[in-house]
Amino acid sequence: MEFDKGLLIVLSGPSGVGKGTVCAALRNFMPELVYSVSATTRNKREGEREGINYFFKTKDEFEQMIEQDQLLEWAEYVDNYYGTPRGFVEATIDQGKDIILEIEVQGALQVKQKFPHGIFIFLAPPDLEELRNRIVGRGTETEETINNRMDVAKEEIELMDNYNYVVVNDQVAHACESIRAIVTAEHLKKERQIAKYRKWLREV
Ligand SMILES: Nc1ncnc2c1ncn2[C@@H]1O[C@H](COP(=O)(O)OP(=O)(O)OP(=O)(O)O)[C@@H](O)[C@H]1O
Ligand SMILES: Nc1nc2c(ncn2[C@@H]2O[C@H](COP(=O)(O)O)[C@@H](O)[C@H]2O)c(=O)[nH]1
Repeated sequence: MEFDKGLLIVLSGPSGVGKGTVCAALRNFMPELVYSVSATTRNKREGEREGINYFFKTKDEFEQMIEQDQLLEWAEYVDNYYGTPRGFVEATIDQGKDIILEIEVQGALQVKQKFPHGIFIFLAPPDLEELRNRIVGRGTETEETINNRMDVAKEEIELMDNYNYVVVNDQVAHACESIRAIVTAEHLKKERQIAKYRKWLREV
């Protein structure tokens, strides 16, 4: 654990569970957090903006980012690439600020290899029927993509044990409160460790 660094928080979970919705609500609820913006090769959805929702890349541009080691993690998800720009994350935590990454499960597991002291939160749906209803209700996917995303979701839920915390997204406000409680508890834990270490230094 590096005492003067910020916390790296990963919010992950299946497509449609509400990661984006919860993250958007957290921006008001926890304005002190820095939000990582991912790169992707998928097409821009209506209303999405470059550099705000994603950095939209061609496949060639994305592959160049991989080759140049510019990504902390990346994954191919339902026929598109998604990845977290490394420099921004590292600079933010080096400045002592907490950063949150909203990413899918393969990417979260890669981050865990590199940052084992990160805080990994799995956002879970109340049940699979509600998950499907949410993806369908969002109206952004074709029937085929919905089925693909549901198949991936079932595999992702199996990997829940790799996370430090599971938050059920029954209501967005509840999920935000739980995430704030987790971050507060992690800060207290870190402060206690620092105090214990300083006490030990004085005594040796
Ligand atoms: N707690 C909730 N109760 C009911 N509906 C919700 C809740 N959270 C999110 N939703 C709805 O579920 C749909 C999917 O949410 P969202 O796009 O945030 O999911 P996501 O996990 O970010 O998906 P993806 O991984 O595909 O980007 C949206 O229509 C959103 O309004
Ligand atoms: N591994 C990563 N996954 C990411 C990243 N940014 C977003 N995502 C996840 O991809 C899916 C699909 O997103 P959508 O915007 O097309 O619906 C979803 O689970 C996101 O959380 C990333 O940088 N790395």
